[in-house]
Amino acid sequence: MSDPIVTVQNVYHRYDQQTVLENINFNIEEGAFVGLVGPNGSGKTTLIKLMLGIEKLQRGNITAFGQPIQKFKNKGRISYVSQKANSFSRGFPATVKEVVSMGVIHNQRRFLPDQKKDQGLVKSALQKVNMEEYINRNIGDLSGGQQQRVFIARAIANNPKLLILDEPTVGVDSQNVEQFYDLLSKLNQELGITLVLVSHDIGAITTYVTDLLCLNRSIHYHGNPNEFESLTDEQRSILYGHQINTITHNH
Ligand SMILES: Nc1ncnc2c1ncn2[C@@H]1O[C@H](COP(=O)(O)OP(=O)(O)OP(=O)(O)O)[C@@H](O)[C@H]1O
Repeated sequence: MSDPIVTVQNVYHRYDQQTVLENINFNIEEGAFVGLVGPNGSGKTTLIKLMLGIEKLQRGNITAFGQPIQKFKNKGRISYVSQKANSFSRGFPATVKEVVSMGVIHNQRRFLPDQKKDQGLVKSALQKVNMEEYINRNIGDLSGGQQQRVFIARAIANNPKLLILDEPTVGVDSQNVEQFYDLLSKLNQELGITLVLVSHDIGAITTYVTDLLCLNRSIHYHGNPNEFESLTDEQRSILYGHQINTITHNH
């Protein structure tokens, strides 16, 4: 087995007097689809910011692709779609093509973009998220779900190895959420992109992810989502760190 893409060891984190992460330990293996779940304020965003090197590590160790996160040179290997990325208002003056191009130039940190190559990368990324026909449309004229697909295209334009998505279904209507998760499964299984999906919605993601991480300041559960599903609501609440009630879907 190859080395994990990310390792997190004994990580603690505080803001002012508040400890928000405590004794965090886990690895992310290549090809995994990790669901990171926990209630509001449980430390999910802080943890991924530490993994991205955006937030300064205070205590513990994190490596990405074998390098300490403090020294890690990303070179487009890790990509991130932040919370509320899909909130452009109607009339926002940028086309889908321009939005996806920003990802290409930004990640490669080039001074002189190679326009032909960039166009190829933009088109290919839009094809992967089934949005190529919208390439010349204004981003603000698309629905929340369509905008989110464009942001994923921007994030995968440079073929990252690891894609981290923070609450990507906020603003996506419920009819399109399932399709959206199917798209993420396709990116994971067909393109081999390792995924970390941050979500509140434990019920919705357990059928898609290969690893479940339940966080509430510390990690309460890390393992197979099927085993988590088979626990009682009470056991699951303890591991999730929050009240859980099973909802049965009758379709
Ligand atoms: N820059 C900051 N300065 C001070 N406190 C912060 C900062 N960022 C986050 N916090 C606090 O740290 C705790 C964890 O926040 P974080 O955003 O990591 O949680 P989360 O699980 O992502 O929450 P949500 O699901 O609501 O987005 C919260 O109590 C939050 O108010």
